[in-house]
Amino acid sequence: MRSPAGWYPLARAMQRQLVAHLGPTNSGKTHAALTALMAASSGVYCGPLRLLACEIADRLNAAGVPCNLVTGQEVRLVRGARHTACTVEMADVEQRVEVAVLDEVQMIADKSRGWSWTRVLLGMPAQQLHLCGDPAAAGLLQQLAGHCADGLTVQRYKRLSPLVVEPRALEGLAGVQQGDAVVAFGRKALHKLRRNILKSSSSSSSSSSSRREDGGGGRDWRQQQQQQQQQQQHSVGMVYGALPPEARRMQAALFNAGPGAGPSYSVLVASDAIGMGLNLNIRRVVFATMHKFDGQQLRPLTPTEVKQIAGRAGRYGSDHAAGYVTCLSESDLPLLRQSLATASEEVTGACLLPRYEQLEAFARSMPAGLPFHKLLSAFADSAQLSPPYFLADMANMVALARVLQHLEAAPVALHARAAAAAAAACDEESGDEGFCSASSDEDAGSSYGCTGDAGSGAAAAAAAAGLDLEDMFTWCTAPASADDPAVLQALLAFASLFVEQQRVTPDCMALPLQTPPASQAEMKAAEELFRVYDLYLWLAGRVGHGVFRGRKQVQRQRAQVAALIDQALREMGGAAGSSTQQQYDEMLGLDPAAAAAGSSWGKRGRYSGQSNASGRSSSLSSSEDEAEVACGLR
Ligand SMILES: Nc1ncnc2c1ncn2[C@@H]1O[C@H](COP(=O)(O)OP(=O)(O)OP(=O)(O)O)[C@@H](O)[C@H]1O
Repeated sequence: MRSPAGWYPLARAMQRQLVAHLGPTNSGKTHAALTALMAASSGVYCGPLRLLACEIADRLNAAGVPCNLVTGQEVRLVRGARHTACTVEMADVEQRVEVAVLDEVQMIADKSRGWSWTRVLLGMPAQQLHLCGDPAAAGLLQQLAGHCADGLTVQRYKRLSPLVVEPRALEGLAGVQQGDAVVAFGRKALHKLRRNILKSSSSSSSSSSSRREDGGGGRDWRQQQQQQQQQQQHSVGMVYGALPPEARRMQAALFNAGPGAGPSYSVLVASDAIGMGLNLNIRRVVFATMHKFDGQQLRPLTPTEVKQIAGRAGRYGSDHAAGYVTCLSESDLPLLRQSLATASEEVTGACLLPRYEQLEAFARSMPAGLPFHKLLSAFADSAQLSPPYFLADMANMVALARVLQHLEAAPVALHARAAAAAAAACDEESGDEGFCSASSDEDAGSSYGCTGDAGSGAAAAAAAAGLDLEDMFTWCTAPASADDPAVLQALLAFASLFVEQQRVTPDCMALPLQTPPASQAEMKAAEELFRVYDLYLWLAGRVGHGVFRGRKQVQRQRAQVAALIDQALREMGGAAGSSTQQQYDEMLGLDPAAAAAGSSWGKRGRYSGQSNASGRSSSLSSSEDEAEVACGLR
């Protein structure tokens, strides 16, 4: 794990020019980097969230620069594109480009996902690599540029519009105004906040107190709610991390629409998920709390978090020339003022994750038959790194490895499946659906059954031995949080089918959602279902041998869940009108016209950019939800 700059010979053979764009939120740094990207003959944008990658791909395509989209769950190829917008884990460090942009570069120090930023920074073979982020990362970038023997230019930026701290707190939800984003943490707290804002803005309060939203409210509850909302001053949208990104985007669009004809929201209730990836027309950010539960304890927000969230008010180019920020409670104002006045803590570390080859070499030096979770722990204990590099937190990988332990191959077969995999290659050519949305027909001859539907002969041979070392590496880096029981259960079910030589099909998951969630419990279940679909699509892009079938059906079901969640939020929040399936299909690139075939990129209908230098899949956590947990935003 020493000298990681040397892991990337392609980049080391180049004399790269690094350009750091450093400044606060809303200072125009991404705009400057994107201007260089668009002017280049080829390029790649690497961002922390699918929402951001989608936004950049849309922006480039709209500007006449054909741009592919690559995320953990989807690949949209555009004919003739020489530009790609991707989530950072998916960046292809084997492909030379003229300009690359690495956004939110301070996330390099994130203990879960930061290794992906380190990989792109050290390994991207770009003539120019633009690094956008917090000025707190300046020293570290200087150091890393030195390790790569690249030149570094630093450009500093100031906020484009003023951010004003209001002299007083609201002291009650009655003070909420149009254009406010009210910030809190945790889905329960956010839904409660939405209800209370609606209640406080209602001109008829008499019937509201007896209304129940949870439990058996059903359609009746929704009708009552709609009736009451007609008399309300505010309509309230929602943005939080557990929502599907597509639903967040639609909620943001309704908030940005402002008053006028058609459905819209006057107020947004949001978690720190608004801190990245959405262009929002917020006039004022109101902190309902300055504390968040970080999985272990309730702690005050850090200055960096406060600045990232507050900075969303008064976005340059929006309806508001200045942004305002305040708190719900007067007692929180001192912490708000202090946080905004405090410089962000310096970013000093760059996260690293071992490559598959390194883990495999380590396994050979260990006693045979060591379970994968013990191997990971032993690796973490003995890995030697030199500052500023530090080893990624592999706790989630270890937890997943424990869950999958009983499916691990017998020790003797640990490395025996490479031959079977090679034999399966020709099978993949003909039978695998591939990962790219421009791929040809799917599911020809597939039965969608999840029992008794054996895969191909090669797949059978490959899976017969159980999960080998390479499989374990892939399955344990899947976007499944060990704290998410529904997703964990799905991971285990999929892996069991794989080992039993069965195909994994849409039938293996819960029935598709048909109607909008009508209670908090149903909403939570819908969010979970969306994450299970995400996991399925992630694995379908990495586990070969034709094991995962029905990918397009799952994409459709996933879009449907997002649409129904959005519809439920509209009804709850008082914005009439529902998103159509077509809107979602277009957004997800399922419209055949939107998914143009024929790019030379991914010739076999399979994108290979998710591989790290070792050629192995290496995404530690790519779900939006996890991403936000990982980067301390939720
Ligand atoms: N020179 C410019 N001309 C037109 N619009 C600009 C210019 N610079 C920035 N903007 C717009 O201002 C807004 C903020 O810019 P940008 O996203 O680049 O800021 P940022 O510093 O990267 O902030 P964040 O990290 O919050 O995204 C964007 O909507 C962007 O399009």
